[in-house]
Amino acid sequence: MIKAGIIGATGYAGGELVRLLLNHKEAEIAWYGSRSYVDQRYSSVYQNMFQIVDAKCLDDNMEQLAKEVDVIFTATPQGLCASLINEGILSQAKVIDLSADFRIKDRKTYEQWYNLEHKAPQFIEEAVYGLCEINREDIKKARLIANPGCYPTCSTLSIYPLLKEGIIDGNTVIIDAKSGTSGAGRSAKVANLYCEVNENIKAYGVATHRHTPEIEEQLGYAAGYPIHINFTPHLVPMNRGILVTAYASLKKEVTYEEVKAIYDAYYGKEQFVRVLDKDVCPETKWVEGSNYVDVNFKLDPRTNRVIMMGAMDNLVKGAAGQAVQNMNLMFGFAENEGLQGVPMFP
Ligand SMILES: NC(=O)C1=CN([C@@H]2O[C@H](COP(=O)(O)OP(=O)(O)OC[C@H]3O[C@@H](n4cnc5c(N)ncnc54)[C@H](OP(=O)(O)O)[C@@H]3O)[C@@H](O)[C@H]2O)C=CC1
Ligand SMILES: CC(=O)N[C@@H](CCC(=O)OP(=O)(O)O)C(=O)O
Repeated sequence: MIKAGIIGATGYAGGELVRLLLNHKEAEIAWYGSRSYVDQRYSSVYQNMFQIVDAKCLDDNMEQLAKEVDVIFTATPQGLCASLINEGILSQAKVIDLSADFRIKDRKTYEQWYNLEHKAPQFIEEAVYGLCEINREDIKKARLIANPGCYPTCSTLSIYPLLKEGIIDGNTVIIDAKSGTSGAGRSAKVANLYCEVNENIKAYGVATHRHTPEIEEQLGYAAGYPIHINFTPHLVPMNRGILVTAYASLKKEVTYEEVKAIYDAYYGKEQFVRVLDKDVCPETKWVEGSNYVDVNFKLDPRTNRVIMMGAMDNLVKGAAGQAVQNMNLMFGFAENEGLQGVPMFP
């Protein structure tokens, strides 16, 4: 049994980590980290944990935490993990960072898009981008994982096989994505108030969203050449879920069967990526609460384009579930331990 500590356990992503780790046979939570609720019972922050979690919240002392646990999750705002981490910590515990601090290999790109100075650039090269289905072998050996962003996970998994196989032109990719409001975290923001979100749908971060360079970097690795995309996220009135609809021009004539065979070759053996049957479009409801990503595609010979689609739960495969999947790989546990929950419906 390993011990896990969560810095940011009181946020939405941290709360989801708690929910998943409580059902994990090989890990126990030894540290419920918080900034605002130190010394208060965790279950007073999240009443769903009443009589399930007795522990009180602790501070964000990562050095102390590293002495007490085997793995540290940082589910905290951008910049915090980089400002706390050091070699001493990494030599004692493995770190899985749910923020973007170590996702982008080019420091200047990170600093520009996040408007932050990177406080631990010496670990950027070492960090492994924790997209499990793509980087599994590197993850197993890693000390520091950059857990991928929610939109980048769904977008990359939806598009990756066709780019890698040279079926599409990477520089024609357009990603239209939608997210539930839990994607924005638990802190109060006017744009996320009930009256602003309910019965509404709105684009945000148009042509400027910070996930753009992360997606471009990952798609660039698949394509083997630099990629520039259009990425437009939308906020929709639901709690959880991300839906990606991506468009790209085909580089050659292909049949449904050929493209389906490509997706099956990449994901046929993956438990958490489900390639849906012909003409079935992914829906957020079919993956809610689970670590699944549902993907599918449709060829449009009229425009010579392919439409690639993906749906997943932003808090599970988009954050905490993928973080647990990474932990499982790093510690040699069954990859699906703690992640076998079936999607809830309705
Ligand atoms: N929500 C999502 O769907 C996804 C989130 N992520 C990433 O996960 C991280 C957390 O996001 P999310 O859970 O949504 O955010 P929340 O705003 O819901 O939670 C933030 C957490 O960080 C803690 N925190 C804030 N500042 C500090 C600090 N200075 N020191 C210690 N703890 C601090 C908060 O503590 P307290 O509450 O006690 O103040 C809280 O527990 C972010 O980097 C986000 O980008 C990644 C993928 C998806
Ligand atoms: C709906 C919403 O606001 N979503 C967040 C993205 C989710 C997130 O937390 O960002 P990371 O995946 O980079 O950690 C946003 O657009 O900023």
